[in-house]
Amino acid sequence: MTTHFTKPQYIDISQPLRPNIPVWPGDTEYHAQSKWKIDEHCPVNVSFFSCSTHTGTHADAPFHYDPEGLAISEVPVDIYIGPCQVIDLSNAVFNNNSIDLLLCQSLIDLDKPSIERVLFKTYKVFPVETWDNDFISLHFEVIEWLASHGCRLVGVDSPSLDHQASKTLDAHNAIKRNKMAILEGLVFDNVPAGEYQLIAPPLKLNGLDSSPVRALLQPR
Ligand SMILES: Nc1ccccc1C(=O)C[C@H](N)C(=O)O
Ligand SMILES: [Zn+2]
Ligand SMILES: [Zn+2]
Repeated sequence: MTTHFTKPQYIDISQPLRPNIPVWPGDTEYHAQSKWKIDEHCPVNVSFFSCSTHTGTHADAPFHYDPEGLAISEVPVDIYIGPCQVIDLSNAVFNNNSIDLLLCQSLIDLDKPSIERVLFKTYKVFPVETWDNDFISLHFEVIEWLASHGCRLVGVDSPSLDHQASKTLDAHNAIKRNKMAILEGLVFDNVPAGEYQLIAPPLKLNGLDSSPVRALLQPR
């Protein structure tokens, strides 16, 4: 019998949520436990879990950086689904640990619908088991430039757009000014640069500042 290994239709660019997943220093650790277990009296397994809204691969809501901002349940979901470009900077030499315009301008195709969603790959291999205090940030000049060319969403494999010690959140504030959306904690191992269909809707978490997402890419 011949088995046909069909090429996977979707590429999973999400971190698995699990105990001991690295989280932002001082933030809530992921926790899960069983509530009911299958046995002679109970037909089902049911668990519950708790975690920071910014655990793993997630979508920040405007409410995260703006007290008047929309909660994640209020952000139009269409922004997280549609054509995107993956920009591979895993071999780049960064100035100040930041993705600046000089570094990425020539790699981004402005004239395609995929300009609407731009995702940046900075790791050759994603640090699945360890927290990287020196993750690469996204310079706000890139966000302003992308917004001026019709970009509506930026995504990174770092845990934040701004560097870990930032207090001014220049990148998040550029997102706020341009009413854009954010994905953080994406995983691009073995994902080549190029155009894809992005599917990464957040959970409809009323009133909250972020949501984990199951982010997928569909090769075009
Ligand atoms: N969990 C946190 C706790 C405190 C401060 C920031 C965070 C973050 O996770 C950063 C967030 N992903 C951000 O991009 O703003
Ligand atoms: Zn976040
Ligand atoms: Zn963020």
